[in-house]
Amino acid sequence: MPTLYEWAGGTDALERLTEVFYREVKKDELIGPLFAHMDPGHPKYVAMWLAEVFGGPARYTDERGGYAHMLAHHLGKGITEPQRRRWVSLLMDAADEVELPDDPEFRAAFFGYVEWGTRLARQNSQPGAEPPPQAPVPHWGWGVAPPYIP
Ligand code: HEM
Repeated sequence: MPTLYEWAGGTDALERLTEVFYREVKKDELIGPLFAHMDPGHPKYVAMWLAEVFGGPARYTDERGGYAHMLAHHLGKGITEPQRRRWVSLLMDAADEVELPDDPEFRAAFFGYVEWGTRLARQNSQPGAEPPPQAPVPHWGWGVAPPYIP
């Protein structure tokens, strides 16, 4: 069974996704301001994170500080539910624009991770939140609906 990373099209596809996504994020009136001082490498770093989560190389852990580094970027940001929703919505638009596979199985697994991850990001970003400072990078798979291979 291919990993979600392979099915998505590997690093090239994920980098195209985050390039297009953050281009739109920066223009967005609701979440753009959160990213006003974004590191220019941000789209690539998030692509590295997604690659690792979806079963690709562990480059975010090896080169970018792993979970603890990702978490640190969300602490204290006070992400609201409308902002989280907008983030999800723009990412799904970007997935269509760059033509990530649109089969039901892939999109269900992809969306499942994004829903889970953004809810955690929102929780962890609230004032006074005390998420675990260290944890493994999650590994997301197909769940209950893998591709049907007769
Ligand atoms: C599945 C959900 C999410 C993932 C996988 C994710 C991933 C990441 C990663 C990996 C970084 C650190 C990049 C680096 O290494 O420099 C980061 C930073 C950041 N994230 Fe998220 N994030 C998610 C959800 C959100 C949401 C919902 C928001 C706000 C609406 C958000 C806002 C930010 C901001 C403002 C930064 C710092 C950007 C900068 O100034 O460089 N994230 N995110």
